Amino acid sequence: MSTHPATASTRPASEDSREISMTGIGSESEREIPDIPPNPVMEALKLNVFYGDFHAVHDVNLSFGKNEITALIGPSGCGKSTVLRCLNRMNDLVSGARVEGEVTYHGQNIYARNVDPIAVRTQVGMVFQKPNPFPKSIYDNIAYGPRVTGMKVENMDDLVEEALRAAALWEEVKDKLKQSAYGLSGGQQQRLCIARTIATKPDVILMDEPCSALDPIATSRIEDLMVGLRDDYTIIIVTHNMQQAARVSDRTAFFTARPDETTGNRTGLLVEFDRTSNIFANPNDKRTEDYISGRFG
Ligand SMILES: Nc1ncnc2c1ncn2[C@@H]1O[C@H](COP(=O)(O)OP(=O)(O)OP(=O)(O)O)[C@@H](O)[C@H]1O
Repeated sequence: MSTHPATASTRPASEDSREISMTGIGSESEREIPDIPPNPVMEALKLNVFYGDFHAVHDVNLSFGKNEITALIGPSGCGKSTVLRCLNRMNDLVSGARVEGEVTYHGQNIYARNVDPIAVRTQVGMVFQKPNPFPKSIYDNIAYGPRVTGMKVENMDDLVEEALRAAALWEEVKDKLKQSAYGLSGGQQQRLCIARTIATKPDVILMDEPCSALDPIATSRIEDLMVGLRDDYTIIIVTHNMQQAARVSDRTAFFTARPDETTGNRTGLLVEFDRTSNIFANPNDKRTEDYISGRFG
């Protein structure tokens, strides 16, 4: 079991495919993935999360390499979204949530007393499951973040265009920037939300099931976008869609939930963290194999 990158497997990917087709693993086939995440931008160290008395996540160690896409997968309730929300302190906004352990950003613990959570969220942006544009124009959706964070912007028009281009939306909206964002399709709204996140120039983008509300064509566009954005950002995605994890991610973390014998409460834990090709073709842990082959979860 490799629950920490330091112990990540170095085995070559097996050629036999289980339910997930290895031909779908585009990310790694195009480039070398080092054994251990290079220049980790973020790390979770002995991360434990509680909601009141409920122990939701137990002792998670993860490392997120620069310009990599990491997928968090596992059955419902295993704590994927909880872990993701810890990475930019979104759990601070959940009443009763308590975080133990450390989450580092370039080596600095983001839960240290002197750290401003708003500053964390500027560096570590988030895209949610359901597209959630503001009730504003397309232009103002993008300009909003830079304005409220007081970012120094020489030319807002240029920044809006740059963000929309980066999110592969510019060509579709350049003639209607002043129109309401609500007039866009679901897939366009999600790309707008990605553009809105990019506009404040984060380092890391967290995505919590960003395609679950989208049709297959819109999903495919977002997946292409993620792979394109990887050159400039570190991306961490929660997905229920294993094909999606296999298609876009460089590394995958598989979580499960372990029921407490007395209370029956199910605490999430990390089972295995490895290159995506290893997780899907040659997992170390039987629980991973059972999950990805559809025998469990
Ligand atoms: N705000 C909250 N208050 C109390 N418990 C919560 C809260 N949010 C999540 N939980 C619980 O924490 C556990 C982990 O939830 P989480 O949403 O992180 O899991 P998940 O793996 O992302 O699930 P899913 O795939 O269904 O979205 C679950 O038992 C859930 O019920």
